[in-house]
Amino acid sequence: MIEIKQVSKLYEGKEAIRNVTLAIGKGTIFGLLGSNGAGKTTLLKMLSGNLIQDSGEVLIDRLHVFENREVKNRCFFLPDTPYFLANYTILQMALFYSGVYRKWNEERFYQLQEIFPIPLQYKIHKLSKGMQRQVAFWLALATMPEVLILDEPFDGLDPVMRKNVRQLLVQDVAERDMTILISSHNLREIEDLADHVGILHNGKLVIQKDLADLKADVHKVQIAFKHKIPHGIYRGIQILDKQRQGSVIVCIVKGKEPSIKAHFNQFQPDIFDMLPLTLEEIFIYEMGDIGYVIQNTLA
Ligand SMILES: Nc1ncnc2c1ncn2[C@@H]1O[C@H](COP(=O)(O)OP(=O)(O)OP(=O)(O)O)[C@@H](O)[C@H]1O
Repeated sequence: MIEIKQVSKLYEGKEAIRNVTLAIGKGTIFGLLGSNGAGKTTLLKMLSGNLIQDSGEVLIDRLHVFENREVKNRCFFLPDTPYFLANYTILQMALFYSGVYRKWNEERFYQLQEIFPIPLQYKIHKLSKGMQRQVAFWLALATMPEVLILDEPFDGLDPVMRKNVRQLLVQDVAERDMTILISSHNLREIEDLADHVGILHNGKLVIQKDLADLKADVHKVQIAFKHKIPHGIYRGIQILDKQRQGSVIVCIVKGKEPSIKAHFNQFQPDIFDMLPLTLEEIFIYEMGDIGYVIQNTLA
């Protein structure tokens, strides 16, 4: 169980993380979203025990994380630029990790070679960016972490490798209850993987929700009227965006499906449709709702 309690972090007097509270249960895949500079990396670094918060508590299984060897041994942090020891080959790096991580699994390391077919004697720094990323996942998964912290992890991986890695991650969550905290700007990837999401904005956690609940809370509505648009159709509901496409009005509406249906049906539209939103659309509209550059294109 990961607990972040009223955590704040300042850089040069400026708050990068503001009073964030978050609990993530074991076996959860938590997707951390946010605009550039929102504080995602800062939060992940504190959670991996590499950066100390200025106030609040960061706990894994009730133990403080910062510089706590015992806790850090059960976690693996894969930063946005993977780090390897200078000039090391894959095998040398594996040997190094086997001495550091108590749960290092030699058999799994060799099994994973089927997925990551890179010769063990290759020097890691000479590999391409995507291949280095593969090595990082390969080594990370062989340490059998209880908590895997991933910062923009799919950068540089080709589509086939992305799928392979996604499968490996889901398998570890299903089989041994691994917890994953993943930050990414690739919302499709998060949508495929995560069961919970949080959105950071200006250092504040503005949303944290079960992904299914989040999707059940925002809808795309298409309506059309033969004649004039009745007065008051936008009153009493929370519209995040509205656009006109010919005679059809497309609205993004916050709220539960039955109440949105009931609201529009009282105006007897000639066309009425409700469509699901992707996570990417939800993110854009939620961010718009909190004032992050989005324009309402209908006067
Ligand atoms: N070492 C540092 N010194 C000073 N300020 C920093 C430092 N690291 C980050 N910041 C600032 O803290 C804020 C949050 O940065 P952070 O890297 O956590 O954001 P992020 O959400 O990961 O961004 P991105 O999506 O662009 O990678 C930014 O305003 C950034 O400029």
